[in-house]
Amino acid sequence: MPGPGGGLAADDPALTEQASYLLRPSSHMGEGLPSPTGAPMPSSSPRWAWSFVQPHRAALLLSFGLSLVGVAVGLAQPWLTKRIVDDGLMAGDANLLVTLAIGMVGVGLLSNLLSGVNRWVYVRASALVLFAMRESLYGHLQSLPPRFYATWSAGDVLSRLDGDLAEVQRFAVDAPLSAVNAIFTLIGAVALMALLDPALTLVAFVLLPAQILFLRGVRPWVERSTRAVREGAAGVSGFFVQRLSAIKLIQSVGAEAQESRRLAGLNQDFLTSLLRQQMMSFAVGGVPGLMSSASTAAVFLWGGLRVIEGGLSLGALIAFTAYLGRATGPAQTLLGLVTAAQRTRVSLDRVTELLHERPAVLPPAQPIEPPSGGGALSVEGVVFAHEAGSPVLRGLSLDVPAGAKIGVLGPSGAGKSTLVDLLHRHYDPQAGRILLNGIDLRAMAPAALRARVAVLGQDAPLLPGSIADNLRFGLQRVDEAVLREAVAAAQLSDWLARLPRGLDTPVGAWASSLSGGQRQRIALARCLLRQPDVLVLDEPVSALDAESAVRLSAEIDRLFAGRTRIVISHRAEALADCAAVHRLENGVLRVDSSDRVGEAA
Ligand SMILES: Nc1ncnc2c1ncn2[C@@H]1O[C@H](COP(=O)(O)OP(=O)(O)OP(=O)(O)O)[C@@H](O)[C@H]1O
Repeated sequence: MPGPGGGLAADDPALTEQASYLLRPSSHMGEGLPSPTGAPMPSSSPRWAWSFVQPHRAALLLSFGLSLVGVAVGLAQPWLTKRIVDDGLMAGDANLLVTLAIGMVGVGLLSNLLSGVNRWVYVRASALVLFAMRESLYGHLQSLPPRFYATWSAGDVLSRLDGDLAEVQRFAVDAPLSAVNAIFTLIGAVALMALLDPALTLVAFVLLPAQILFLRGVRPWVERSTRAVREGAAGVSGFFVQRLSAIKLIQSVGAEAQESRRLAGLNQDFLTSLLRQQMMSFAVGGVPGLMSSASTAAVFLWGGLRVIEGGLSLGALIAFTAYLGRATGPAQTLLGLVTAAQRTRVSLDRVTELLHERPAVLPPAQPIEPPSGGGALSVEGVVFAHEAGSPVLRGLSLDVPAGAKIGVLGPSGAGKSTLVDLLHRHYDPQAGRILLNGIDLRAMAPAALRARVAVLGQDAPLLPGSIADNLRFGLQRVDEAVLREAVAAAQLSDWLARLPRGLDTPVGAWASSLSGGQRQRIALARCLLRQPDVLVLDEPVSALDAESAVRLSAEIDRLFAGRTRIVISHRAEALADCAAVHRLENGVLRVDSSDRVGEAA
């Protein structure tokens, strides 16, 4: 194990490898896409999508095989009709009529059975593909730094994670199957039509090129109107995500009516684009329908004349028109797939933009387990800029012996939260290094580091679930006795005793039913359960009244006595009992002599 100061050096090959990864421009980041298996990443977004379909190839091939059998069975039905009319009815063969009628029922039953099995196989494989894509994207989102969450809107991320991903999955799973299915049905139907009457087949398809040209011509309009509907839907869901999390602000500034009007405006825009898209689909769908009717009429006219002349049997004409009906659908499916591909491209681009967001830190290839016990921290010449050219920290150094309590004082915007993010390895320093017990933080797995260094911040985030769930959050197993001990230490016992469901009391989605003090105490108990070596206190009592703040600070000191504590504040009074206070100014720390602490506010 490296001794003090002997952790991973900045020129260590493992770090150089990480640094070069992190410095690569995001536009070249194909191979950085998260893969479902953790294997080497595919270099393009269609390949990324395909990599989730591949593990389900067998199920999808089975579904494909069942579809083909379904197509064959479906195509057999008009042929049976022909035989019923020509060989049964017209020939007056009652026995054959009965046999063929029974055959028709059998074919119908088989077709239903196959499509039931097919639906189960297909829905399961399709859902598993979607879940794997979502899990991979969510895993990627969890690796992104605070900077990402500060710049992206939650509604936008949600609409990409939900609607766009589903669109990509639908196409990736559906398109190959639908295309092959349509091609086989089309080829089968046309071949059987040609077998029945080649000349009539030419009559039937004389209008097909016109249909293809029409659908190609209107495609850009269809795509534009579909995109407008998707963006409109994303706008409305984004509105709800943003507004519901800021409902208190809306109420406190009396903006309810204004917000309702804003929603009505968004709804109106959405309705306009929805109506436009629906009318467009209706018109686009109607024209080929008219052309199909014209083709069918031509077939009846021409074929009917041939039946009257005796050149074609009535059964053959009936079977022919049934095949014509079956060929029209697949032809339109194939044309529709081209439009769907373009719609999917839009969604895939939106998902890829999320995938191209880079994690700010990478776990080392061979992480060093941080030794437990003792929490000596050493910050050595750390430089960090959120934006190139304007560093927030400019060579900051700090030594905190194990078990010491030190304060960091600095005005708003000085870089205190940035320092906390570096201590928790949400970012890595751009120069310099931070050592815990002599080991560079970059040599440790972030999760292992965060188990040793806990942060108690200004806001105490809680998740929906019970109070106990929130206390145990992120920990594998916590004994009931240990949980109750932490609750008692954080002085939550009296309050919990008054709640009818105690620790099982559900915390509302935004935990607004809890006071700031109760939330902070829950967060404190959560820290206690983790037993960290270092506790970083980033203004944890700033939301409390003076008396509660003093009480909670005293409790923290009692509970974490002997552990390393770094108290961060812009108020000098909050740091009065620290062994040393460092003032953060112009991106560096200077020791603030204890007699100046009182003036700092
Ligand atoms: N994601 C970011 N992108 C760009 N600049 C950022 C980002 N986060 C913080 N900054 C900037 O870095 C500087 C330091 O911010 P930081 O939040 O660390 O200050 P602070 O001392 O914690 O302030 P406060 O006491 O108000 O929380 C500020 O100028 C801030 O605008």
